[in-house]
Amino acid sequence: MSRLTRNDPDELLIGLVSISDRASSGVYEDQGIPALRDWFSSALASPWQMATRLIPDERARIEQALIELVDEAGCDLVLTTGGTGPARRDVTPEATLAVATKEMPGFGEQMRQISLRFVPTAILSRQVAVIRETADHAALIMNLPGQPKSIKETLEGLKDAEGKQLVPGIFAAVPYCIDLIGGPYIETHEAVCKAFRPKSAIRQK
Ligand SMILES: Nc1ncnc2c1ncn2[C@@H]1O[C@H](COP(=O)(O)OP(=O)(O)OP(=O)(O)O)[C@@H](O)[C@H]1O
Ligand SMILES: Nc1nc2c(c(=O)[nH]1)N[C@H]1C(S)=C(S)[C@@H](COP(=O)(O)O)O[C@H]1N2
Repeated sequence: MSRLTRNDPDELLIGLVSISDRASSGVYEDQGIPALRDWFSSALASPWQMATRLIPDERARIEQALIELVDEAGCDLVLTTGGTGPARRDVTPEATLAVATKEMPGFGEQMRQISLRFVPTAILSRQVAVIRETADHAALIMNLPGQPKSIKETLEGLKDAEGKQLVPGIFAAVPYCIDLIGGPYIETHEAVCKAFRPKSAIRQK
């Protein structure tokens, strides 16, 4: 695939990969990519564009999609959905670790903590996050569970009826992570997700 063109220095290039045997074979309609796209539309104040893939639970296909999105398309951030459980065909974490240059265990730990506030089966997700570094750039790759509602739950966290944040979502840490790996400066809509950066890293307007 060809390289995405960054139209603005702050534009975030996002790769979205939905991994599901049944959605990819047309048994049901994929809700993973639409849910991810909707969440980014609501959360990001910065410009962004995406490249997407819908593939079955096959390790080689997953690795190939991740490598293409990072190395060829030039994505800064890649999110997968599906294939993180214990079933025989769930191999997304293995494929993600196989293309990693660094592991980021905090994301997986925090995602399971958040998800436990929603479902007791959160511990069944083996989701991981990693950095893939190439000669000219780096990307953060994160696994989300396949259940479409888990996308908003893990990225955004848990809020009470008044909108007060009870558990921060993992996306709060993503903008600063992208800063640290040399990507664009991402800004979010605070009502959806308040990004945290150390004071010294906040860009002066
Ligand atoms: N891409 C998707 N689009 C819509 N719904 C999905 C998708 N992936 C998962 N789901 C829903 O979440 C449930 C749990 O997801 P899970 O990844 O365990 O599916 P699965 O049983 O492994 O099958 P498959 O790999 O074919 O999606 C599924 O039964 C389905 O209802
Ligand atoms: N936030 C959240 N996390 C969740 C879920 C969910 O509904 N919401 N489902 C769990 C279930 S039922 C499973 S089996 C694991 C793995 O799902 P996957 O194989 O679809 O990736 O994610 C878990 N994590």
